[in-house]
Amino acid sequence: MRASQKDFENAMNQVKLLKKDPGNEVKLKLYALYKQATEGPCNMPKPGMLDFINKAKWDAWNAIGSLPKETARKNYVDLVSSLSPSSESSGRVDKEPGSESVVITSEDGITKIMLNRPAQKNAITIQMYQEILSALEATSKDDNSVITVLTGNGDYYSSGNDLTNFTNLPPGGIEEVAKTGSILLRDFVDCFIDFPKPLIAVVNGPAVGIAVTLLGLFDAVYASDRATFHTPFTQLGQTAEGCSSYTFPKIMGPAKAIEMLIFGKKLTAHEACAQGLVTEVFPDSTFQKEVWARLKAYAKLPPNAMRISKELIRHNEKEKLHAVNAEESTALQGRWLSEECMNAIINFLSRKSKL
Ligand SMILES: CCCCC/C=C/C(=O)SCCNC(=O)CCNC(=O)[C@H](O)C(C)(C)COP(=O)(O)OP(=O)(O)OC[C@H]1O[C@@H](n2cnc3c(N)ncnc32)[C@H](O)[C@@H]1OP(=O)(O)O
Repeated sequence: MRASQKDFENAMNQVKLLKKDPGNEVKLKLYALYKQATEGPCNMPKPGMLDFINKAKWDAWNAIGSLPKETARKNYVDLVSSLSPSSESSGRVDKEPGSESVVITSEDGITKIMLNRPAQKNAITIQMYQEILSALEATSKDDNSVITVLTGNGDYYSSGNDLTNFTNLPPGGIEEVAKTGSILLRDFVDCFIDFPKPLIAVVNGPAVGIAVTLLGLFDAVYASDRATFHTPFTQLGQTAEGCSSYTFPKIMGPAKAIEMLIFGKKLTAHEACAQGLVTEVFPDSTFQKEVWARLKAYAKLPPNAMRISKELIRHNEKEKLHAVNAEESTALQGRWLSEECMNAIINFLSRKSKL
């Protein structure tokens, strides 16, 4: 059946009423179909490499080729109707629990920092880095907090850095984004290096990028057998961070570290445990129950003894780790300006590639 001009206009109004963000992929499809329906095949000059958002839009429109205006109009109406408020309320679209992207709770001497963007696989935004950093600083000074846990809500632990972090260009352009990103990364990782109390990762599902590399700075890593560990830095035109260029070879030996950090080999939870990156793996069905029971028991141990032992174990390495962090952050600043990295981010945003 054809879609009339009236149907098309109604659909355009319905888009504005959507309660839930339909996500970048759908928004690009809507944009492309709208342009095709109103203007026909893509007739704009291709935007430059650094113009991420317009380039992704151009790619989406151009990909439609010579689809007739009529068909584009119908496809637009059908797509909007599949996203309409009635389908949202019928339960077809999952609603995210909570609205905060980082949820911090304290109970029984345990401070829990939970990444809470399950629909985005807990990808870490700039604001989330800042919130985690502030939470670590606060809990390090809180006498009631004995151990600190980082975990994720939903099926992922974290898909790492949010790849849209670098797409909103300020007046200083991509150079400014790379510079501020590098400073943020350095401050963020420094905070993990200096954290004085037991720091535990409860890895509830797959982990990617910085969510994996930081594990080398934790005191214990408990993983569900559903978790995987993936550092696809080369595929992203990027380089290792989180001190992993030092901690990973130390933990698992250079040969295994290189497979992960240079070639992007993804490890299962059991493989990561065998390599020494993970402390213990639990069946997913009993993961939360077993891990939290254990953490509650650990949080009853004498806090000062634990803190002093951690200092004894870690202090010889601190200076080295800070130097490594500084080097890695500088290297990444350069990488973020490279064509290899920009292409990888554009490909992800236009969904030509997935890990
Ligand atoms: C300033 C400090 C910088 C520190 C440097 C850190 C570097 C890193 O961490 S590098 C690693 C970066 N991460 C990635 O490259 C992962 C990219 N994501 C994926 O490849 C996939 O999304 C997946 C394998 C993690 C999951 O695939 P799938 O199960 O098929 O789910 P979707 O792809 O449909 O994802 C759902 C939804 O979430 C969005 N999303 C997931 N991960 C990210 C991310 N890292 N950045 C931005 N957005 C992400 C994804 O786009 C989907 O969104 P919608 O399309 O809007 O629904």
